[in-house]
Amino acid sequence: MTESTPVDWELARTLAYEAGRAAARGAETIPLAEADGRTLAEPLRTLTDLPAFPTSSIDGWAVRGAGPWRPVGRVLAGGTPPPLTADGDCVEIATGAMVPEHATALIRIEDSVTGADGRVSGEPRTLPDWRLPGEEADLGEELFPAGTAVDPAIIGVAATCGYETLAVRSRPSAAMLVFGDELLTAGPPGAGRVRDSLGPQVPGWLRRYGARVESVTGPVKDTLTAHLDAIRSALDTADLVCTTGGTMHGPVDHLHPALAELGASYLVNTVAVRPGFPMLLARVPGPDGRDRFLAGLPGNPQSAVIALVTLVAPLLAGLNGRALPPLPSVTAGSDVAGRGGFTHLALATLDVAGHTATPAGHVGSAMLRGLANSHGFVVVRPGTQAAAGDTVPFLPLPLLPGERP
Ligand SMILES: Nc1nc2c(c(=O)[nH]1)N[C@H]1C(S)=C(S)[C@@H](COP(=O)(O)OP(=O)(O)OC[C@H]3O[C@@H](n4cnc5c(N)ncnc54)[C@H](O)[C@@H]3O)O[C@H]1N2
Ligand code: MOO
Repeated sequence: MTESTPVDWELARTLAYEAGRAAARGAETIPLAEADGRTLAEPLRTLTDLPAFPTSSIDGWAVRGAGPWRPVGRVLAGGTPPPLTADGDCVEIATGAMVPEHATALIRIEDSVTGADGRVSGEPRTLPDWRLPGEEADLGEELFPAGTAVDPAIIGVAATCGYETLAVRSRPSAAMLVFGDELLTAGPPGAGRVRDSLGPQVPGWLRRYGARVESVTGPVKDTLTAHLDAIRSALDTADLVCTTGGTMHGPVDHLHPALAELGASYLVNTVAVRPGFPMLLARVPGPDGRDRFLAGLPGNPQSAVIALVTLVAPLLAGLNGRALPPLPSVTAGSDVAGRGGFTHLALATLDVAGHTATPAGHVGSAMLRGLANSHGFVVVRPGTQAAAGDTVPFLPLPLLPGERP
């Protein structure tokens, strides 16, 4: 039996993050449109000034010198216009067109009058109606550093710059193993058996934390041999193996003996947090000699999710070459008890403004109802408790817009 001192919750997060950072995945180059959710492996720099040429922001006239002006042509978006050669000349110009060399002003169509002689009169606006090269960015400027999470707007900026592909971090691959002979994969619970609620749930959280989920296997039989076989085969493909259940030392808890057999070394073996305390993170040598990670999530379903947010989220942030986001501060909407020498992660809902966290109901470690109604966890550090009105750290769940409105 493996006895261990629970690691402080904040330290456990830091250890998981640093281990991930040290093993960060390499870069790959992928088409721009596929880069949403990935992480920049290199800084995103402009390839030209932005805009790359003086650009009309109106439909109207590009004029040279004093008016009235004689129209000598038309400039549409998409080409390089000839210069305006003489004072008193103008060209009709479209929004987005390159402003011809020697133009001295742009006049909006609605601010102009065309006389019987065909000449154009009008006044330019006080603020110039064209965009100058470099107004948005200079050639070679770093717009986003390596480590930036790529979202649709960043893809748009990269396209504006002229990129067709982006160098991003390879996604860490994950495999999931569900342990527990008592688990059903179909039908209602009863007669001593419960539905597996983690096999269907954990992959979604893993994807939101930036992993590529390769496989979900289980329930794996409650024997040491079955555990070893399942872990070995998961290590073939996965950078990270997540197991659920069997983290304690009951008669059919085989995870620790399996880890010993596989030559694993613990990065974190139990965490001083409630719920979720028996969670673990280990390094396990893969078949090719390269180390993999194994996260042992406790079997109680809410505890398993707490292990994800505590150990797996920071590990994946590190493997993806991202920063570990700082925890926002919120106001406790009511008292939240401490848990003695342990950190208490208390499920809570946020108000619309995201300022006040109100503890949720149905938060037993075997329950998921509270989790499914919460935005995240109020963090109550060891030896403390939170009173209504106190400022407390908040660990958000990775929810998408529209979830838990
Ligand atoms: N003597 C002690 N027993 C326990 C302690 C303790 O300190 N001393 N701690 C409890 C805590 S805290 C937790 S958390 C659990 C962790 O146990 P394991 O990780 O070994 O998990 P199991 O024993 O396999 O299962 C625990 C519980 O969770 C249910 N379960 C497991 N997997 C699933 C799943 N995929 N979907 C739904 N439910 C699942 C399982 O049926 C058990 O009810 O240990 C306590 N015991
Ligand atoms: O810590 Mo257990 O993880 O309370 O359910």
